[in-house]
Amino acid sequence: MSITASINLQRGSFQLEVKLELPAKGITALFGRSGSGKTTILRCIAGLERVNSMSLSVNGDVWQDEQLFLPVHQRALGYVFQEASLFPHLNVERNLMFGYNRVAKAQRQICFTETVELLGLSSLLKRYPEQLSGGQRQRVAIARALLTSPRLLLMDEPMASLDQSSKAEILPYIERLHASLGIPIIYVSHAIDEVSRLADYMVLLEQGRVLAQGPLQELLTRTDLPLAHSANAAAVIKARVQAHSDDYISELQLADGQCLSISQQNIALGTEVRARVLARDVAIALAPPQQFSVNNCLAVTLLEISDDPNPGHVLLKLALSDQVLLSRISRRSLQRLALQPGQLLYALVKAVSLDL
Ligand SMILES: Nc1ncnc2c1ncn2[C@@H]1O[C@H](COP(=O)(O)OP(=O)(O)OP(=O)(O)O)[C@@H](O)[C@H]1O
Repeated sequence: MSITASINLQRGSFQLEVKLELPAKGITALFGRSGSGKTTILRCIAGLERVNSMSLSVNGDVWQDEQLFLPVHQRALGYVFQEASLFPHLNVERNLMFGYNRVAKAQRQICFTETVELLGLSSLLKRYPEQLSGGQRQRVAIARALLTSPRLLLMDEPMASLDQSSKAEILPYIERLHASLGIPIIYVSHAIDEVSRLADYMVLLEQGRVLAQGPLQELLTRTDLPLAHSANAAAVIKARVQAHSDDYISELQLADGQCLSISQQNIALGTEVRARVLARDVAIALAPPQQFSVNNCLAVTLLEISDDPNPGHVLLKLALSDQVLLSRISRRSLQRLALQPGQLLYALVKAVSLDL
């Protein structure tokens, strides 16, 4: 099952021409610079734009094609905007009930109490929007959208108007939607750290065109795309929390049995997590170094060496079992170590430089 869309639209001098084939589960990020067309795509999917040439089907159901145009209210979707647009005269509970009551009982697929718990709203139900922080308001907006039992949830930079601490507060709730709900989410963002943390799949947009679409980990590390060559280029490594040690280090287990040590995290053992590893934080050795402060020394295979925008730097693509790591090193080191694709190497990563 998938979500497929083909959109052709002209607005002033801006032309949007995209074909999307998205998985009907998990979080898909629409990622691109300001003005690349992300919001316009969401609006088209929601039926808010009249487009001359567009088709859209969600899990095999046609919502739009040459003959058919389902109006917004007939598209089973939830929409969360940058700013939560809650009714100021209704308390949280009644704001939520507003979404919930819009759906006939027989069609409700989402339980009120579970949604309230999922988004941590139990203690806020009697409060009015003006008594909530920005992050809390957004959690209410997300819950309200979910309570309409959508088949698709659209989120347009839901954290853009939040400060750093509110972002940190709301992120785990959005992450949880993943595991707890079967509803696919299309998530617009231009923040790569946010996308790396949340998305499973990514559409890379540039000036109204799709530059690439595919699984997040693959697109982040494709050396023919700009992400891998940006200053903050990073790979996402999936691992499971295996142990918390007394010396404030948490051990993450990778699929091949190797371990990644990171600064201690307050996460339950067994949880699957993502570590974001910046290319510039990964050093290379031909053999495991001795008497060295770096905690992580991972056995990897060199897949590819490519030029980087800085002529003094090169980018190495490394296989870490079935995942990929990036390392940015100096051209001088590349020559000094005489690195060649296929070589077995050791990737050195400081525990303190790893982010979850
Ligand atoms: N009605 C319109 N008339 C003319 N131009 C438009 C119209 N609507 C959108 N555009 C243009 O389309 C382009 C894409 O806009 P859109 O809001 O989709 O981009 P975006 O990637 O979501 O950007 P941002 O990250 O800044 O929200 C922009 O250049 C915008 O100015």
